Amino acid sequence: MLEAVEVSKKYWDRSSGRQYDVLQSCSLQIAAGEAVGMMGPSGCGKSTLARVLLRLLPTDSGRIIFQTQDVTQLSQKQLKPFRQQVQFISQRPESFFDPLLKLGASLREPLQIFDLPDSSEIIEAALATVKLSPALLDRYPHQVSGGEVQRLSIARALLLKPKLLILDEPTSMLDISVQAQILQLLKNIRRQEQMAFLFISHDKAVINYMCDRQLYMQEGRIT
Ligand SMILES: Nc1ncnc2c1ncn2[C@@H]1O[C@H](COP(=O)(O)OP(=O)(O)OP(=O)(O)O)[C@@H](O)[C@H]1O
Repeated sequence: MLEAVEVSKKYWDRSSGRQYDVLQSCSLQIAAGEAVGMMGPSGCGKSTLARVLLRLLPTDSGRIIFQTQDVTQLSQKQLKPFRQQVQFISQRPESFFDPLLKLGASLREPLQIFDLPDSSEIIEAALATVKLSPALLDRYPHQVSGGEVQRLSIARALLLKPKLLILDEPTSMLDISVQAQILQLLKNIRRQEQMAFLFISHDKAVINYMCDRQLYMQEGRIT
């Protein structure tokens, strides 16, 4: 379903004025419906790899293949089907929501962008999946809790019927009891929707609970 072939990336180090390797020949494969965990120490490049796989950051070399199509160099217009089918759940879900828009309007936005059916029933069904009340639709992002905003970002992703979720430490900002609820929710959704996951976490117990297999990253390499 998603394959990275020898993906490499450098960042500029402003203090030394030099480039340094953040991803070095990273290759991985995620099959349809499979949950793959990605672990590794802080700063080893996991979030960068997630953003490169999502085509949010360009690669320096290597290829990203989604469902047999090479998406590495596709234009934003050509990427539209990919943008619908591969969704991102971040450790900072509030960044998905415009602080000036009510949450209902923010949830509708992607449906309009992707020309998908948009109705109150569809939005309320997505909210029910993540166990949230429709009353939240009338609020602004600062008027909900951290756990609720993460549930809303999951609902936002689910509305697009993705085939793959890339989750970057999705519960690291939440307290333990809310973490457990969100993990359980994600596990149930994955089973129901038969989605694939790339699940990034530094927590081995979380990866063991959520994933079929795990990869390890160290200093920009998948080992
Ligand atoms: N835009 C950027 N420009 C330059 N360096 C960056 C940039 N983003 C991240 N880095 C650096 O690249 C390295 C990898 O960062 P990245 O966020 O991918 O690691 P990570 O494994 O996800 O870390 P964590 O587990 O702490 O989130 C780090 O040294 C980080 O400081």
